[in-house]
Amino acid sequence: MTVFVLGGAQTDFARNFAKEGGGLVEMFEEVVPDALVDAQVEANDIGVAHVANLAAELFTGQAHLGGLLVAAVPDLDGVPSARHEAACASGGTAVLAASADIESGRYDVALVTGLELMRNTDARTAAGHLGSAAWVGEEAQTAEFPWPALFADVADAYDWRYGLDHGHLGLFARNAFANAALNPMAQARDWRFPDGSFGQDDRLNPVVEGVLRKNDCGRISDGAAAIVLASAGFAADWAKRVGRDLSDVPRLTGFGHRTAHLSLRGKLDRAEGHEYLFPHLRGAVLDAYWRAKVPGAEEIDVVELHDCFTITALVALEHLGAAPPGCAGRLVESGGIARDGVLPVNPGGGLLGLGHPVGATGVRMVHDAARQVAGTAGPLQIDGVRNVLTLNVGGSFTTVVAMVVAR
Ligand SMILES: CC(=O)SCCNC(=O)CCNC(=O)[C@H](O)C(C)(C)COP(=O)(O)OP(=O)(O)OC[C@H]1O[C@@H](n2cnc3c(N)ncnc32)[C@H](O)[C@@H]1OP(=O)(O)O
Repeated sequence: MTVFVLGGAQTDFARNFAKEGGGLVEMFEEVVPDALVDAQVEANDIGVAHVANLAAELFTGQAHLGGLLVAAVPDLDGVPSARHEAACASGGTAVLAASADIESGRYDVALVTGLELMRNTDARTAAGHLGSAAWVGEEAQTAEFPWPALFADVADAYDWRYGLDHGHLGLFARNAFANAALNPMAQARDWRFPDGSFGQDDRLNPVVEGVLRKNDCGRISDGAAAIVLASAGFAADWAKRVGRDLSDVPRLTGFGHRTAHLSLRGKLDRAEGHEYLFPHLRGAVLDAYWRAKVPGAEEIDVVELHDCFTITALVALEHLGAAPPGCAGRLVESGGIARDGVLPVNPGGGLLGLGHPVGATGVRMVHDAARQVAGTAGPLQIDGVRNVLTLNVGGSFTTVVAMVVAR
């Protein structure tokens, strides 16, 4: 697999678009031109567009986002465009569809944009809308916050298998918010955390659902991200035109994509007796490594991890091979995931600190991964990055998309 990432953009995830009098159109109007400028391409270079979004109908009443994209960016008039929905992995699946378009030779240049407007309502209503991606009527029925409740169940399942120390969840969150403080686009860049904010003091870090407390949770965010993908042929001409060395241009070199039973119970039942809590997640990561010809986590320099909750991150770290099953907490405790650790995780703050406008997340991950390998990540840059693994998760690890971005 070789699909070049020419450039991209994201909106400031600290913004509240509804409060500013804007919405989905304003997000498209901003992020798409920014991505085209960053990628040094024109709208008429774009052969196809893919849009990622979970729940625009519920938050705004608006469907048919491919058409809305063209309404917002008239220069894309006539470009074939469609929307992808796979819960919080919508972005990952949109990137995959665009990559397939390029690999098949059908199009040379694809725009992928993801967006979610979520802050136009209160957190409870927003959480309820997001819950539409669980198995409605079958799980989390009495939960006020469906995803915090289901991931608290993941934490319980993890605890039952291996034992869970809440201190490790707190340490993961502390690192995420410290990274976010460096990121000028992060939702939580200016947030303050008095001593005890990551512990079990109910005043400083109240319980949201089960064992998960507020600072264990990704929040309700508004935002959009966009990237421009290209074939090897287009990228070679492009590199000459813009004066870049093609060997330094980031590319997608491998992917893994698996979908398992919609309900958490269904997945946990099928994993009984297996080495991993979510065997299909392990399978998706191994597929990505195999396709990218990467032997394993030891050759990954940075991870863009779907830390929608702290427990999600611990589970994901084990499945990507950064720590044996049950041992991610020790990796976090040793500082291994810090900017100067053995495997820096989410240098931009991740979903916890940078924000999680659901449809945008999988696209934003590839954008940030590409910036790391291109050496253009500014204050977030980690030295000498060659391979980044992105791991985008939809639902309770139902749809998982892993990608290797390399140079
Ligand atoms: C696979 C998946 O990805 S599933 C994940 C899907 N996502 C979810 O389910 C979202 C889960 N999160 C939630 O439901 C909610 O964010 C909750 C329940 C965790 C918290 O909700 P709330 O208590 O309403 O919000 P919170 O305290 O975070 O924010 C309230 C305000 O305080 C601000 N704030 C929060 N923490 C801080 C801080 N440490 N310092 C300064 N300001 C802060 C926020 O910016 C927000 O400001 P606003 O009113 O201007 O928007």
